[in-house]
Amino acid sequence: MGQMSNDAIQLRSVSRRYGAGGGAVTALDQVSLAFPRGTFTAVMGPSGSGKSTLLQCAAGLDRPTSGSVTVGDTELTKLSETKLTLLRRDRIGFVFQAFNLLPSLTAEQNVALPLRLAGRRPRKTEVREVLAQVGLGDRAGHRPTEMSGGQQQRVALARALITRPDVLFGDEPTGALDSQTSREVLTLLRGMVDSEGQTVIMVTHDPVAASYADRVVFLVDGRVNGELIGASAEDIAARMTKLEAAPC
Ligand SMILES: Nc1ncnc2c1ncn2[C@@H]1O[C@H](COP(=O)(O)OP(=O)(O)OP(=O)(O)O)[C@@H](O)[C@H]1O
Repeated sequence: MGQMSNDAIQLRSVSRRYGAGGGAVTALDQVSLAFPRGTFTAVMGPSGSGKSTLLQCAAGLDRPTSGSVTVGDTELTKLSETKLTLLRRDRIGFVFQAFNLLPSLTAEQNVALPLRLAGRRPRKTEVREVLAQVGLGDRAGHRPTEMSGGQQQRVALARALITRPDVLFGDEPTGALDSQTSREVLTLLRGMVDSEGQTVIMVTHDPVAASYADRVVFLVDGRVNGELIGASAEDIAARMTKLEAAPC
């Protein structure tokens, strides 16, 4: 067996504590998880269970208090701030509930931004290609205010994908969308996993959104509380109801 891992991301005993002394909060408590390449994982759990913290630590946006995070063969926890910034820029994509597009820029300019920030002059064809990939080939010249919520989120998705990241993270990427538009964005994500082998990790409160994933990981009080594979929205909703009703 070689050393090359089949996992896009690995968390080993990751803990993240905020504050110190009596007021300290343990947002993540010894979480160990692997995310195989080319799979779609949803992370769910009650409010305050550590979902966003997990995503931020896995994406190198936050540093664990202890434990290690590995992207491919690179251990994030050992990197300097500069190297971590470069790794995030080159190998990680992120989409949020708020689309965070720059209002004065067109779709095309928003999508090209990560390449410009990396000091590269984007080729028009590569920008058009990724816009076409999210179904917006005909909207390249539109500004965010000229687009629907779903279209704006697809621009944000294209912007996250332009660097061809190893892993695409979503923190409630469909949280601001109506159910029809959510479905379009989720179908797009599903398609990227199935046809491009993209690895996707998404935090969501929505059992329907989570049902698009291959696997749903449940967090409770900063710990992994089990998972479901290939589950229906009904099964996921039932599990969530049980978790939320559990005594603290
Ligand atoms: N910067 C911070 N400083 C102090 N405590 C924090 C900070 N960020 C998160 N926490 C605490 O860590 C715990 C986990 O927070 P986190 O945001 O990861 O949960 P979540 O599951 O994403 O919640 P939600 O579903 O409500 O967004 C919570 O108790 C939260 O109050």
